[in-house]
Order: sequence, then structure tokens, then C-alpha cells
Amino acid sequence: MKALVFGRTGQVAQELALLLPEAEFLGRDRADLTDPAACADAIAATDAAIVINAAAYTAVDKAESDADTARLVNGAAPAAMARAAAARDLPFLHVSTDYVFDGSGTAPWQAGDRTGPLGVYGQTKLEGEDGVRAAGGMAAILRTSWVFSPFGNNFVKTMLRLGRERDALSIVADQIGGPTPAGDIAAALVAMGRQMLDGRGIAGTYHFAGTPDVSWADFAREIFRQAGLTPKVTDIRTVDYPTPAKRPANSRLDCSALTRDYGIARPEWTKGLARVLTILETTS
Ligand SMILES: NC(=O)C1=CN([C@@H]2O[C@H](COP(=O)(O)OP(=O)(O)OC[C@H]3O[C@@H](n4cnc5c(N)ncnc54)[C@H](OP(=O)(O)O)[C@@H]3O)[C@@H](O)[C@H]2O)C=CC1
Ligand SMILES: Cc1cn([C@H]2C[C@H](O)[C@@H](COP(=O)(O)OP(=O)(O)O[C@H]3O[C@@H](C)C(=O)[C@@H](O)[C@H]3O)O2)c(=O)[nH]c1=O
Ligand SMILES: [Mg+2]
Repeated sequence: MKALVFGRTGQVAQELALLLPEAEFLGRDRADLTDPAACADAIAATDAAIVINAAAYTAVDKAESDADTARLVNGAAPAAMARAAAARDLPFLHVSTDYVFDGSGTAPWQAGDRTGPLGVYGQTKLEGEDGVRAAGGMAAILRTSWVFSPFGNNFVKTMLRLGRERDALSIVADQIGGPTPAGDIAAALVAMGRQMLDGRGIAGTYHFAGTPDVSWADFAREIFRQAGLTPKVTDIRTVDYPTPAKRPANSRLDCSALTRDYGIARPEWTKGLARVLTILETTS
């Protein structure tokens, strides 16, 4: 699939590179998302058949004190990309987050549910979504959650480091969501892209997360179990782990629309975790 991908070093971008060696990946040096017009120019000039945005400002706490940058990268740039793609009739795939929701209740969120971001990251990601939806064209937004991979920074790699350093860890147990392997996100994007290029795509906002839903503490326990590490994990509440940005308590995503419209099912994240641990073992 001849794709133009924004992002080169990120988790999803690196997994996309494994699936799409023929695609073109634009790093920060080729397209800086703080310059939305430059992103639009790259799309205007491309000979690719489809555009994927896998870049974002993902430092959730740092965004609280760096809102202007986060707003350009997560808000203005995806909007400009979507307009440029629509102007050329190119399908556009964009990735978003569970953090657009306020985390209330316990029911899995549907794509059309009321949003209510609790912090700057979620707010700016929502602005990006709104810009993509307003641009029209064959655009799909894939909201996902709790992404992990062998690449970059993520909760799995943090836990492996802390689990080797410490005998005991305190992990929040009142935030519930679906950990999602970046490799499965990349595969979902490729499958959606192919269906769009075949004329079978449906524009809209979709959810995609690994199953089952768990707390961060339970996620940590499974990481340690599979990795053969034995730190004691204590459940704590969000109020006992203060952070600059507030995070949603309920991040459960209802992913059934993606299965209905694109035939893509929720991946079992324990399997993706095993693959990630194998890759990390053989590369470290
Ligand atoms: N990580 C997660 O847990 C989750 C992520 N998502 C979403 O999934 C998508 C992919 O995330 P993920 O792969 O984890 O992201 P990463 O944090 O792994 O990577 C982010 C990427 O964006 C790039 N980037 C950041 N700022 C700029 C900029 N100004 N110009 C150009 N590139 C920039 C980074 O480049 P560089 O290396 O140069 O900084 C990096 O390649 C994003 O849309 C994110 O919001 C959704 C839910 C959960
Ligand atoms: C390291 C650590 C974290 N935690 C908590 C903090 C937080 O609530 C949770 C996860 O920590 P993180 O810093 O990985 O969380 P965070 O960076 O907020 O992860 C989010 O990233 C963005 C990009 C998304 O889009 C979200 O889907 C989500 O994946 O674990 C502990 O309770 N104890 C610990 O020792
Ligand atoms: Mg983080």
C-alpha cells in the first residue's frame, strides 16, 4: 500500500514500517507538526494513495504546561492534513485516544458518546478529531488506548525497568481500560486503508482497544508474570498518585462498530504482550 505516514520514530509508526516497507515515513525533520501548513504541503506534493497520521504530542503530563505546542501538533496539524487529503481525494487515517472522554461511569464508551477531556492532551486530541471530521472526505479516526510496543516509551517498558529496580510498586487500580499493542493498531490501520482504497471504506470515528479491560495495576501484574519478575504490586487509588494531568477512570471503549464496518476484532493484549517481551529479550 503506497502510504504517506506522518511519524517515523513513534510506536505506531515503527509497527507500520514493519507492515508497509513500501510506505514513506515523514519524521520531524521532513514534516514538523508544529507547522501545519508544511504538513499540508507534503500531502499536496505526494504520489501516495493514502495518508496516515501516526504522530502526536503524547506526553500527557508535560502537555499541561506546554499547551500551545500540544494544540498545534494534536489539533491544528491533523486538521490541516485532513483538509489537504480531502482536497486531493486521498483517504486519510488518524489515530486518537480514550483521553477525549471524562472517564465517568463504567459502561464502554461508544464513538458518538459525549466527550469531556480532563487535560490538555485529551482536549487537543479532541480538537484534532473535530478538525478531521470537519474536513470531510474519506477520513477515519481510530481512537485507541494504553498503547504498548517494543519501541519508544510506554507502560510496559516502564514496568520492566521498575520491576527490576524495586521490590515493591504501588499502581493505580481505579483506572480501567484496554491495553493495546501498537502492532495491532498498525494492522487495523492497514486493513482499513486497504478497504478504503477498494471503495469499501466508511468514513467516521471508530474505537479499537485490546481485550480484556483491566486496571493499570492488573496490567502491571500480567507484565511481571510474563516477564518472570516478582515485585509486590499494591493497588492504590488515583488520588494517591498525584500527576499534573487528570486521567479518566473509565477508559473502556466499545469497539463493536469497527467489527461491524471493517471486520476488525479486538486483539487479546496478553498475546501482543508476549510478542513485545520476546522482541525486547532478543534485542536487549
Ligand atoms: N501512547 C499511547 O498510550 C496512546 C497513543 N494514542 C495515539 O496513538 C497515536 C500514536 O501514538 P504513539 O505511537 O504511542 O506515539 P509516540 O509517543 O510513540 O510517538 C509520537 C510520534 O510523534 C512524533 N512527533 C511528536 N511531535 C512532533 C512534531 N512536532 N513534529 C513531528 N513529529 C512529532 C514523535 O516524533 P519524535 O520522536 O521526533 O518526538 C513520534 O514519532 C497518537 O495519535 C496518539 O495520540 C492513543 C492512545 C494511547
Ligand atoms: C509509573 C507508574 C504509573 N502509575 C500510573 C499513572 C497512570 O495513571 C498509569 C499509566 O501511566 P502512564 O504514564 O503510562 O500513563 P499515560 O502516559 O497517561 O498513558 C496514556 O498515554 C496517552 C498518550 C494515551 O492516549 C492514553 O491512552 C494512555 O496510554 O499508571 C502508577 O500508579 N504507578 C507507577 O509507578
Ligand atoms: Mg505516558
